[in-house]
Amino acid sequence: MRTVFSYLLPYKAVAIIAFIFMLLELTVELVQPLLLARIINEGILQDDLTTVLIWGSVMVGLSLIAFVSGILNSFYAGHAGQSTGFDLRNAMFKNIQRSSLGKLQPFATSSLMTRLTNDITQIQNTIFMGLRIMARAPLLVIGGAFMALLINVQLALFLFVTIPVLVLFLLWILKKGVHIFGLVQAKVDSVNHVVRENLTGIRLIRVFVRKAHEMQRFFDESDALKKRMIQAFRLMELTMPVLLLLMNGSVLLVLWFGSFQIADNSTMVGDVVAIVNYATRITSALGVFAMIIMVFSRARASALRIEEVLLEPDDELKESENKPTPPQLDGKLTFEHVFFAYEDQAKDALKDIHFQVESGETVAVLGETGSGKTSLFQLIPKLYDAKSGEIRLDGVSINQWNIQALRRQIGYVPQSIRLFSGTVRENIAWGVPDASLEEVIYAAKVAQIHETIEKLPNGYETRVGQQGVNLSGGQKQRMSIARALLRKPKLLLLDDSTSALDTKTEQLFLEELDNYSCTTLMITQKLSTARQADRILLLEYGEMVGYGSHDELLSMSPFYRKIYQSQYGREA
Ligand SMILES: Nc1ncnc2c1ncn2[C@@H]1O[C@H](COP(=O)(O)OP(=O)(O)OP(=O)(O)O)[C@@H](O)[C@H]1O
Repeated sequence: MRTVFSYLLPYKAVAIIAFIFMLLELTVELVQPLLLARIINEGILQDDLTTVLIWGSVMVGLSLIAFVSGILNSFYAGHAGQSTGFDLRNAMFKNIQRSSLGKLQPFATSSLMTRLTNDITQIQNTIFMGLRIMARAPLLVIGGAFMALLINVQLALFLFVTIPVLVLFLLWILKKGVHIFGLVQAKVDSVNHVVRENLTGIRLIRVFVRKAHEMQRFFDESDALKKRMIQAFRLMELTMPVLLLLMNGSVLLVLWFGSFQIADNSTMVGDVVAIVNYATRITSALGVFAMIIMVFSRARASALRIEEVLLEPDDELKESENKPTPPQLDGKLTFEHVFFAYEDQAKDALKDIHFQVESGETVAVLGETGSGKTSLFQLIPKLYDAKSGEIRLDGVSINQWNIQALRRQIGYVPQSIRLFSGTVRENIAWGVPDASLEEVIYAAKVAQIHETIEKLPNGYETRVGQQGVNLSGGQKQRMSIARALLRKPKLLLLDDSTSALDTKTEQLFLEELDNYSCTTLMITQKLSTARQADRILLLEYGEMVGYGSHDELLSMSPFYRKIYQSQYGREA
């Protein structure tokens, strides 16, 4: 909680101004019953119209002040809440961007999205409510009780007995509320998770005719959220009747004893009316508590969830910022007995990987699905860190360099292609925003996508992604390759990036790539592609089971021969 609310500190001055206006509004509210007593006792009961008019005008004047104070309080409270939320959201987003994939692994994407939006909104609302009514309610209770005491000690005692009971009851509600609202937020996550999966996989769902199943899944999650919300609201709904019951009981007692005191002239009607007035105001203030508790419980649950993501960036990443920038690399890559395991997995995804790629060479990485090909690629730009062993570029461990600078010299085309909303040109130049059109076109030509782009309605200025044209899987792949090539990488990593290209286009691309002076590692399932590489790296169950040219492997590796036979037939 503390970490989240420390983000309010820069807006201390705004919060204090909001608080002062709230105090002004509260003071007027506390003084009003006193004035009412005066109007009754000194004006109405004495038939003195002038006194009624004077104090009546004062009451109206004070009400106006309270009205203006209320508006100004809302204005400043809103400003403090929104600004704090804005800073929190930015900090969270920055931390997510700076965290290693390993650290983010425990969080589902949908959960991160809920935390960035819904949870932040809860905090914004809490700060607003806090400065608007949260502090006002307890102050009104204390102030109201104190003023009642000033008017008539004996009658005020009835309130003093009731208030502590009510406060204890509300604390119990608070404890339960924090727990239940924590569960509500977790359910919001689950619903978002299903929605996200369904929206991203909408085509698959239709093709596999899984609509009914997915609707049921959504219904179940949504129903579970509804039930949790109902449970939470039931708890809150319990508060008001209990409050009213106890407070009305004490008002009845005030009126009953008050009538005796009026009869024996030990008090005046106006005083009894004022105390009843304070009792009603205290009840409504305590009623506001119920709402506050709801907001606070949700905010507490949200704050905990936000704090989980306000992770300190990895020490290694932080350290890397002070490390030197690598010089222009030649692209010689060495893996020295590298072991790697995902954070939450006991089993190693890569075991004792040991090989070297000379600068400018092309190596094809071959292996069954799940054999660790992508994992191996992800270690090179340090998306994940090796458990042991060393990865070197030009003979220097990649850990020696500033990560950002190192990544700038690596071109990475991931397995799942992602285009961003924007034009074709912006998408290709995404990693080099100031690239000239000529450079973009050259990269597109090497990636064999230039002609396709030229045929688009606005050529390189055609919008893709949301509200733009749809591209085929192969076109997206080639755009993605062009994007990586534009950075003129010294090391190019292609994760199954030619899978959707037809043989002719793939061939043209590989020929163009030959003229490109960079070391290339390409994951491929096609032997026809792999055999054109200088060497082939064979992976099986995370282990390296072969490394050599096509001919070498054919004569030495039974595993390679098996793949060869399965793709080219027994005769071959
Ligand atoms: N983020 C992750 N967290 C935990 N385990 C993972 C993660 N990604 C992959 N794995 C596991 O690590 C192993 C290697 O996966 P990897 O993605 O590297 O295989 P791959 O050879 O690239 O497979 P494919 O050809 O299907 O893409 C698999 O057993 C996989 O289940």
